[in-house]
Amino acid sequence: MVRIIQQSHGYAAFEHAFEKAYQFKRDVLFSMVIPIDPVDPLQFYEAGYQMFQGERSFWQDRDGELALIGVGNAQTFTSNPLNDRFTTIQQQWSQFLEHAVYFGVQKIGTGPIIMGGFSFDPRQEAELEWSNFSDGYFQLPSYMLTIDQYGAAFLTTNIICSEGDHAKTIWARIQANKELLFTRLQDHIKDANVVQTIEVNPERWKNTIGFVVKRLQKEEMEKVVLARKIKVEFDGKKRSDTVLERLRDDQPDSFIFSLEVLDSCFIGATPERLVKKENESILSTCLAGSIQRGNTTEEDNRLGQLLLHDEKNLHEHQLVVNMIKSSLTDLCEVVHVPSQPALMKIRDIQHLYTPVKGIASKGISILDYVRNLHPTPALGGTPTHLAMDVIREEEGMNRGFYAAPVGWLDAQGNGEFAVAIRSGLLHDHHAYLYAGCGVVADSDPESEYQETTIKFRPMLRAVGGTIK
Ligand SMILES: C=C(O[C@@H]1C=C(C(=O)O)C=C[C@H]1O)C(=O)O
Repeated sequence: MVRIIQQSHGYAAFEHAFEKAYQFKRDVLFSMVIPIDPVDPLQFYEAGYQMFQGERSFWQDRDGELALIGVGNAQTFTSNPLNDRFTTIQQQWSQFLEHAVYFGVQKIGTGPIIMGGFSFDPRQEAELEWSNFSDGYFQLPSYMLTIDQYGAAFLTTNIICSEGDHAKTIWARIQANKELLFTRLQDHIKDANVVQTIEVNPERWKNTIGFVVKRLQKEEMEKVVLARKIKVEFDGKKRSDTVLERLRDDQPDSFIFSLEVLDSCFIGATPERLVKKENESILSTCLAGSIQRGNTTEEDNRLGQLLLHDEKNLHEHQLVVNMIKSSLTDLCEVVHVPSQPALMKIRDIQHLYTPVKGIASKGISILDYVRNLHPTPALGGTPTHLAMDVIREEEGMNRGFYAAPVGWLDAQGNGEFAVAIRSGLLHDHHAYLYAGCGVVADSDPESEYQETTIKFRPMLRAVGGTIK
């Protein structure tokens, strides 16, 4: 059972935040962190459904080092396509934190943290299903559960103190909500059923691959990543809770995430880290080049060896390594890249994988890395600007947040972003799932189609859809 937090804990600091709000005539953040008894992250997420539907977020890293679950929006941060969205979010966040008052435990992964992400391409034409999302969208949770690598749990409460508000009343409301939240930990979920699964224009997509391959053969560019979409229809609104549960059980080696915005939820289980920053240490990943898993250990090893020596895949992979190395070099004192890729094996597929490490230059935030890295040639192509034009012209859809950075950042510029592949959008009575693959001069449309079919599997299983 969760220990109920004492009502008086932190109240003096909270009053101090109010004094600052009056003194500076502006909103002041009060952020309080308290250790609590362990709670299952999904139970906490579900408990937030009744009170905070449309305002929840979930993050669990692939190393089991950190889970962050946010419920309720204390504040949202958005940016539009006209400005540099990474800088805009960073500036809004830094300004917002001025005069903030902190109380309780201080450690990475607790306290004021915003969770969210960016669209793949702000210049892509808008599509109705993504209308709730702006090109940069972050939430500061009212209540955030943190589970660290040892399984210890912490609850962060973020409250905005405004001039004119009454401290005692707000404090009482926050405490009451918190208690209500913890009494809902056993809430039961009723979920929608699948009506049908539709592959959106698969033949057109294969033709597009053939057409782009011809352009690649003329050496107009080296690589383009092209994605396609599957639409799953339900008899009601699909709950993100059940999708997360399935993803967590099936994909333990992936980043599991969700981001609710009003009645939409972007959700997925991606194996691909874009970048992690913990103080000065930087970690990024090159992930490109794919082959299916085998049915036996022998077959699986044989396929893995095939991939490790396949020229087409090694070339696709090397383009990603080159770009990530050069993007990080600009912002790091030192960068280390292994000379050869290894294999990353996940449930449905194996990839070529090169982890990249660095030491951050002084004064650089995780969002600076995100700006420099996105989109890597694992999701865009080479050269980037030409590949992005081809994606805009040929893909025939808006990727929204698919294949884009999703993650979290704290007040010190630490954080982690994954590349949101193996993902989908729950909106209205539908789920829109996305998968893509790197196309080079010797790509074959049918094999690329098969590769994307494999990449759809985790999300299809999680939402319950089926294709032939
Ligand atoms: C584009 C996707 O995956 C990316 C493309 C890969 C490839 O082309 O081999 C492998 C991993 C990812 O970087 C996706 O899963 O949708």
